[in-house]
Amino acid sequence: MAEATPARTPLDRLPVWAELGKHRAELGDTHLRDLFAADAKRGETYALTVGDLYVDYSKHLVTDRTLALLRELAVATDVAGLRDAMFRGEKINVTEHRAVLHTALRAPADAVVEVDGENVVPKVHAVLRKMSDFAEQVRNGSWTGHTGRRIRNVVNIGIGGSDLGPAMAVEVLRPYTDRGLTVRFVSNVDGADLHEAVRDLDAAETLFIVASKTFTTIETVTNATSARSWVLRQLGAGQEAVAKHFVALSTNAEKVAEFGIDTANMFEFWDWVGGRYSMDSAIGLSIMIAIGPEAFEELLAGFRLVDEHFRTAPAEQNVPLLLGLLGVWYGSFFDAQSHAVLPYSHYLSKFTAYLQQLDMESNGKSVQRDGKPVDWQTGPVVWGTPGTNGQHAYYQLLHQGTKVIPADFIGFAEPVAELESELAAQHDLLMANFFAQTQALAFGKTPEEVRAEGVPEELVAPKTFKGNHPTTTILARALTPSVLGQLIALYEHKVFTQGAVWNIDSFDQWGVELGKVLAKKIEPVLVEGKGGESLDSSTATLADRYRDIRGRG
Ligand SMILES: O=P(O)(O)OC[C@H]1O[C@H](O)[C@H](O)[C@@H](O)[C@@H]1O
Repeated sequence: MAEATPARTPLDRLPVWAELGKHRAELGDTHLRDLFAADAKRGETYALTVGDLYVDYSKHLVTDRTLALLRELAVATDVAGLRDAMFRGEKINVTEHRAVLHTALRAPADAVVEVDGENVVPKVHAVLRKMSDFAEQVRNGSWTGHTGRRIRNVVNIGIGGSDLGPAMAVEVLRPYTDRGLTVRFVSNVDGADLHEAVRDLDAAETLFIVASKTFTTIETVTNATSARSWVLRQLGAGQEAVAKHFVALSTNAEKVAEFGIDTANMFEFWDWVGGRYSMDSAIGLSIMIAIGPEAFEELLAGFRLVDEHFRTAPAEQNVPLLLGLLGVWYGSFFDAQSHAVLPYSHYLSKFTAYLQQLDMESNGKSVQRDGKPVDWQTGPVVWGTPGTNGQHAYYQLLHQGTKVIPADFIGFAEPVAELESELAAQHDLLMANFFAQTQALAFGKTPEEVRAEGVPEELVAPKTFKGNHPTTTILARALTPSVLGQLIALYEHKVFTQGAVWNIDSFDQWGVELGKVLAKKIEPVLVEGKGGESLDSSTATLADRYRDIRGRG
């Protein structure tokens, strides 16, 4: 571990941390109204561009001094050093002693990225070619099921990183998908998930993609086993039918073979790809089948573009760096506990759920890279749903609640091309809401403005909007595969930046283990009534009640 955990001054003992604290106190109640009044060009100058993304950060509670101090903080915590170590393939995932190389998944074919002295880029491209051949066969009907019928349905079985990315991307890129194919995702061990996914499908035309990095995840193995029984039952066939209806995406060939999937039908990836960073590895096969290899390449190009930007852009222009530092600023100096991501595109309905794993599983940590406890805030609760729906539900709290909730607003200038004209015309209304919300959040409405409307005095307070709620606006021309790749990479590197500043390992996830172990112990209690005495009284009583209800008492 030695190479990745040099002794370093704790974050809260860095001189620049104290400076930031002092600066925060000096800012006091400075309002965004004041900051905008003091600088007529703030809206233009506090903005950056990366690829197709225009990023307005003017509605943040920051001044030039804040930004300079935050950049100093990035230097003092050596964000760039860790970033370069990541891109070089060093084992920066210290607790698992692994390289972190999702960036190699989208590296150009002639790039050289070494892990333990081996260039991994040729392997990446070999798998991409294999995926591409397979995706084409499914799309053009030459891959047929056991009975000779072409595949019309694809069901991805996976969970966490083996589900959220592909499920999100297939939804986001729906207009780019082959509409003749039904692509569904099953993740939950609740049998209802698989039931609903297959109940109207014909097994003869259905391909299951079993996606699991480890191939030991109980939910996925359980659902895949049930799916296999379903196929064989429906087709009245034996094991020989499995080869035509099941493929696997995994790092674990042995377990794949054990399950009964021919490893010729396995698409490989590697331990240096974290689950939540894996959608552009073999895990993206369902995306590639849905949108085709060319559009998948555009998606990768979008990732690549932001990788290059993060790696090379100077700090003043580095968008993921800036967004990461802003999150640190709010978490530690404004006590912000959560971060909202509010996309103004219906196609991005699963985007925030995807970011929840990316951000919260990466940065939901409370020990530093050397195991010492952190004495500062780490990752926020990430949440949000597409606008305008949220406006009619929880935005009340954003506007008038007591909490500091920085929010990202993501919108697109153009509606998707396939909308008929009347629906496309609705886009201006969508985007008017998009712009109005960040304006309202920033500037609010003063009691004087409320009074001037003739509002009776007793209603002035409830109708006042304090404003001063920080937001980032991300605006792009259109939601294309490349833009999706750009957006995801932007958040990946934002999360990276924060983990680097906080000195935590953003690439492990030990916090999910305990629940898995306990579930294994509790299952026999529920089924056989054995072992209940080892449980705490609450869990034991709940288990008894469950058994009673199920008639097992
Ligand atoms: O891809 P798998 O090995 O099946 O893992 C699926 C998921 O489950 C784990 O418990 C982890 O918390 C996730 O990071 C991972 O993405």
